[in-house]
Amino acid sequence: MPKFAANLSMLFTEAPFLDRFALAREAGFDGVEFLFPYACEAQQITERLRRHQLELVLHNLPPGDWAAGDRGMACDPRRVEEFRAGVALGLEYATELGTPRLHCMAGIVPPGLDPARARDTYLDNLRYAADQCRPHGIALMIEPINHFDMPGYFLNHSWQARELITASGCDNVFLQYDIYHMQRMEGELVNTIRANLPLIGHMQLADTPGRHEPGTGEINYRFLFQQLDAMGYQGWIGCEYVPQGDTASGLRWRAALTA
Ligand SMILES: O=C(O)[C@@H](O)C(=O)CO
Ligand SMILES: [Mg+2]
Repeated sequence: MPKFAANLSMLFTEAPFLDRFALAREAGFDGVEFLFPYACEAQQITERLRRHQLELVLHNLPPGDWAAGDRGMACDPRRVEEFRAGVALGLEYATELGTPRLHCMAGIVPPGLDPARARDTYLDNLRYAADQCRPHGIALMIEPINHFDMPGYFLNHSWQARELITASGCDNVFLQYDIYHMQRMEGELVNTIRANLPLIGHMQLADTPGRHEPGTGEINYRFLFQQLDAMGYQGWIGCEYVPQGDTASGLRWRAALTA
């Protein structure tokens, strides 16, 4: 059975952020992830992780001004300094929290920017961030995101991520394969996961339409979980979905789809 981590930015939002760790433990999770820890002191989060004996599996580098529409900035040549400052802050948190994986968001392509320049900037920034992460044993994730939810986002396809990882030449850059985004962009889930398995450093899930619990949409999760086991995927799968009702009752899918 796959190892599921609770995404605390999406699950248990009935409670304030720091209280979600206890709820994840009560619901039987051993691992958690979240998008951004930066509104809290790192030490407050470490205390919750220890108190509830939870493994932190992933968080993101700072995304810029999320409320203003930023979704990272790694492809933007005008914001390289800001990107580097974000890497420093992300690493400050990651080293305190013991985060093994950091997701580096690509960003929305600025209007009028030549796509080749966006790609070169993203690659340079990835190499910089990967070099900063390496001494700490931290892996850098890149995640293709569907263009319906995030119009203009630079990275939308698994083949694009694969090409960038190869071009980066870095041994600590991996694919964050989010099943929800990839179903919306590509389908062909099992074959794509199998073909990219050595590059996949983390997975996430939700069903579609709606980005709700597995079993609420078109993805055959029972089959997919069996296939992941059969192909030997040993990593975490972050539960990154919008619960249809309350989080705890929505979690019945785990027993129903993995039995
Ligand atoms: O899938 C997502 O949306 C997230 O994994 C993320 O990192 C950015 O929103
Ligand atoms: Mg995701």
